Amino acid sequence: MKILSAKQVHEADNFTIQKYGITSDMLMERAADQVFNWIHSRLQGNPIKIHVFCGIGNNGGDGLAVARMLKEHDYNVVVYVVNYSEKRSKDFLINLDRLKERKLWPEFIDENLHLTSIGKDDVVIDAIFGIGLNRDPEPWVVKVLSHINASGAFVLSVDIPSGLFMEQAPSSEENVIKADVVLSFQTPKLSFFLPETASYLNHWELLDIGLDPEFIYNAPTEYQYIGKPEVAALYRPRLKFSHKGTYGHALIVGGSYGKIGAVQLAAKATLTVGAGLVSTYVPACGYMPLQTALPEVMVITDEQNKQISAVEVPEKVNVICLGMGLGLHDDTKIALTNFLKKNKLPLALDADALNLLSANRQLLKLVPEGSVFTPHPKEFERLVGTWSSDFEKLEKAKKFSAQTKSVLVLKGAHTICFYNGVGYINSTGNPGMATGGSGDVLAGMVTGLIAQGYDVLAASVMATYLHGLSADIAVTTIGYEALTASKIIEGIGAAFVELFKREQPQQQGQQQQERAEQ
Ligand SMILES: NC(=O)C1=CN([C@@H]2O[C@H](COP(=O)(O)OP(=O)(O)OC[C@H]3O[C@@H](n4cnc5c(N)ncnc54)[C@H](OP(=O)(O)O)[C@@H]3O)[C@@H](O)[C@H]2O)[C@H](O)CC1
Ligand SMILES: [K+]
Repeated sequence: MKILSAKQVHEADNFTIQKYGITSDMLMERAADQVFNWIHSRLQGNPIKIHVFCGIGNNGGDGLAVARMLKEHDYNVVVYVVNYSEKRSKDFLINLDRLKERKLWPEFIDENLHLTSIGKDDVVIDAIFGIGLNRDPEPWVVKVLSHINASGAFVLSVDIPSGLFMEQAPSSEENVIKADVVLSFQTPKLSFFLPETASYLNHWELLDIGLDPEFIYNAPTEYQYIGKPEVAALYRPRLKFSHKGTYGHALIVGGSYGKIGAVQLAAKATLTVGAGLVSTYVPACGYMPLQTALPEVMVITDEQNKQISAVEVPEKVNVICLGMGLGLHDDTKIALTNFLKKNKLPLALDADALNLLSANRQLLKLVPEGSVFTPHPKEFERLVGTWSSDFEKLEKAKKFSAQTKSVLVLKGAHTICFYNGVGYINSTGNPGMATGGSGDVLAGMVTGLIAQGYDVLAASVMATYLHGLSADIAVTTIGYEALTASKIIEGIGAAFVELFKREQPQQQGQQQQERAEQ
């Protein structure tokens, strides 16, 4: 799903209005109707007090229209207009008149700040600023936002929490509403996915207001949100007359004394996503544990016992994963340098391979184009230096991917894969995955998909999604705390199966049951 910029949303509005011969106020009515239905289906006429805070633009217009619909259904509504500008939008004014026609008079809030108290059991609808926010709110408006935040009431934000920019960090925490739920129109907003700004909302849902799908399809976007339909479309079915050679041969290079398990996890994940053959290259101390734990995997050992001092690549290997448990020994640095000087195969670089590259930056030039880097934020910081906001981190990530002509898989609560100027934001995963070895599993999965012939971007996006999905399935039975990297590997099969599960139309199921009962 595409993530549009504020400018693109406005363009999509205009395009839709012209193509379907509707008015902008009809579009606002659709948006408000969806918000109202969401609330009404949950509150079912509950007389709880609802405070609707509106701005003076179209976000405010949405708020006024929702307030009118609530009033028509006899909800206990109080409406406020936060009068932060004289430039009221046309559709705001239309909806203000409609509200007054129904004898619902808003309280106007200005610098003098006469604020009505909000009970902690009340509901607040926040429609003060939407995606039109383009500067910090004035201090008195910040006081209104703080008043709402301090109330303890349930806060529902329309489109985006007021005070949150689409593509920029707020300059202060108090400038932004903290929303329990955001009902966002048509496209998720980039700021919902970044650690710094996602903290302003607990949960978001999308409401489809019918913007033209063709316009959205053709819009060139810098970010996409990756869900089941996008990943299912990448899947390459296995062929009936195929054999293990059809699905590639991956080599996992890594491990040092005490860290052979990292290679084991990666190799097992590589196999489990379907690579035809998997070999590992490890220090001699890794021979016994790997042969014992993974009978399907071939093991090649270094002449050193505790660390790798050279890299030997068996014939017909088509992708190499490098770095897990590798360590930073001088022998290993030399091994990596010599290897990179000869190597032409695509690489999946993780953990200590990234740390060695950060400490020896001249080696970065030797990484072949079309490789994959899988850093967590600390490893990424070592590679590119620090950043002042998450948005700057995104720019650095895009730049790094462009310079290396490779995929950058920037790990986090929403892992983002960057390639060719686009960031693909993952939708799966959970906090249980913050556990040792989970990154080794991801690097192995990426490698296993590349081995089978997925291109590097598809492999990275799909592996990231399945990795998170496997963990999401696992926690439904074992909870977050008991999730381990091994459990993520165990669930890869279930994640593949889930990818192709279709929702059963409920009606059909009901009809069948009724027939069976007759
Ligand atoms: N397709 C859709 O998604 C639809 C969304 N709708 C809703 O419309 C808003 C966006 O409405 P818009 O009028 O563009 O913007 P806002 O309501 O967010 O803001 C209104 C104006 O406020 C000014 N502004 C910006 N920042 C500040 C500030 N810090 N202090 C004071 N004023 C500020 C700015 O105008 P300026 O000319 O003064 O710069 C804004 O234009 C969207 O979020 C949805 O809720 C439609 O209802 C349906 C289609
Ligand atoms: K809002």
